[in-house]
Amino acid sequence: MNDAAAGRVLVVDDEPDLLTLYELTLLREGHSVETASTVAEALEALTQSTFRLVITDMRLPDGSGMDLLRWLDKQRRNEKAIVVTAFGSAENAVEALKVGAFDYLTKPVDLRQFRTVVASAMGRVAPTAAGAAPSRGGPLHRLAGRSSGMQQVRELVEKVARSMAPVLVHGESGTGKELVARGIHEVSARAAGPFVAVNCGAIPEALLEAEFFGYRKGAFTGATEDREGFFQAAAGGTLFLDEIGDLPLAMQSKLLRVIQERAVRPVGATAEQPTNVRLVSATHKDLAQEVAQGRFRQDLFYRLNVIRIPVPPLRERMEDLVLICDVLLERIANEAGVSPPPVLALAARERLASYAFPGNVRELENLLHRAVALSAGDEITPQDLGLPEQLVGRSLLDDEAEASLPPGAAAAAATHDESLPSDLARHLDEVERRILERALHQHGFNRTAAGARLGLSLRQMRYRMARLGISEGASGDEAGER
Ligand SMILES: Nc1ncnc2c1ncn2[C@@H]1O[C@H](COP(=O)(O)OP(=O)(O)OP(=O)(O)O)[C@@H](O)[C@H]1O
Repeated sequence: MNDAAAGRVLVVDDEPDLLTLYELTLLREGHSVETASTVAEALEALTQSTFRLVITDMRLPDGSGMDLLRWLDKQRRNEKAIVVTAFGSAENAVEALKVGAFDYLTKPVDLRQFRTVVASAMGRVAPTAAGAAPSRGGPLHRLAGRSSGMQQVRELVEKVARSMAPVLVHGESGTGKELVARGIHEVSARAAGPFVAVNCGAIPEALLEAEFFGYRKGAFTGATEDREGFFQAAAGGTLFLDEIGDLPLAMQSKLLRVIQERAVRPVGATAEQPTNVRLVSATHKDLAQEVAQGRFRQDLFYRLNVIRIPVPPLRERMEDLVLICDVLLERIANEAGVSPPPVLALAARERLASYAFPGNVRELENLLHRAVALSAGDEITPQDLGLPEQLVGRSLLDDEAEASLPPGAAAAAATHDESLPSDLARHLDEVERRILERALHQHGFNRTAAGARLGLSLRQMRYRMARLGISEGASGDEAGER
């Protein structure tokens, strides 16, 4: 960033009154301002000097704010851009964010919001945003892997970190979605602010509104004092909504409203409070499919899915296995006070490489945890890994999917004449239920141990069991469970 550009703002609007209003507001905040009324004037100003920020109306007499955004993108200019869109034109806002706008404002522009958005655009420039190598120990370093899939993930993280655009991280359970969300936060200008992670599936429906938006004293029985919600806690930072596909429809409507209004109303409060959070959501579900089945609001999907980051399953990037193992072993050994970290024997690597990891990196992590605890010396042997012989070379899921089919179908599957389920979601639920039940049986109904075997945390086990209606009544000794 050119120092001369610090604080310089170009405002583009064809309405003289609005131009003056923006100009006065910006001057009062200590910025220097230049104005333009058309795309042509704006381009002339941009070719003559650089700015820190461009604020442009969407509709201009000789074109659109999108023309300016595309020009800035094509010229690889450093100016951040804020577009001002007409009320109710969500398409414009989403399109602008996709083309690289930092953020958008909706008419009539609320001046308090205007100042907040400008201040956040003026925040410090992300250190790795220009494509510099991720620092050792930094968030992107933690995201190990050189496969093309992981490189694409890292590139997208760096790209989106420069804007406020909502991001949807999509991938199977345990692939590293939360790590990606943290990466987005930590390389963004909001890094100094809070990162608040919320598992949408783990909160009882009746508490969702209070947890998300906070509440006022006396709002309901037990509300003995004012309490802030996730949106207030994440102010100035990033709110990570994990398992967004599990949010009930009623709550989806409330979340949509917050995104549109950029304000939340705590339960029991009369007034709304402006919000200043960057939203990153994650899901293992196919949300488009959820929309088609009426379980997820189309308009919310559209708002959250502005930038999509797919995280591939581990089995599709096995070339990353060794690197990920190194990072995980270093961390695990560090936490356990073991130095230097044990290394994987060649045979152990080969064993891991032939496993399909249905629980992805989380399963690998659990496996290595156990192996570090079991290994006698500084080398981890195939025996320390504890991978059952019959599972090597195929995933547990494959195994179970087959076992769950009726006898005739199982035989057909064995001859590779696989019958396709008519309701995939239900079929997969059934497969998952059987896997969970079997793991629980094998581990004396200890959910922590059964979860660890499947690469799941206790929280995830509880959630999945509740979702699939697996009774907890039979749970055995769980004194060690949190
Ligand atoms: N590329 C990677 N390099 C190193 N560690 C990783 C990588 N990906 C994931 N991990 C580790 O694997 C574990 C699981 O990752 P994370 O919780 O981010 O997955 P997730 O997709 O959010 O899981 P879930 O869907 O179950 O919530 C974490 O401990 C994380 O640090």
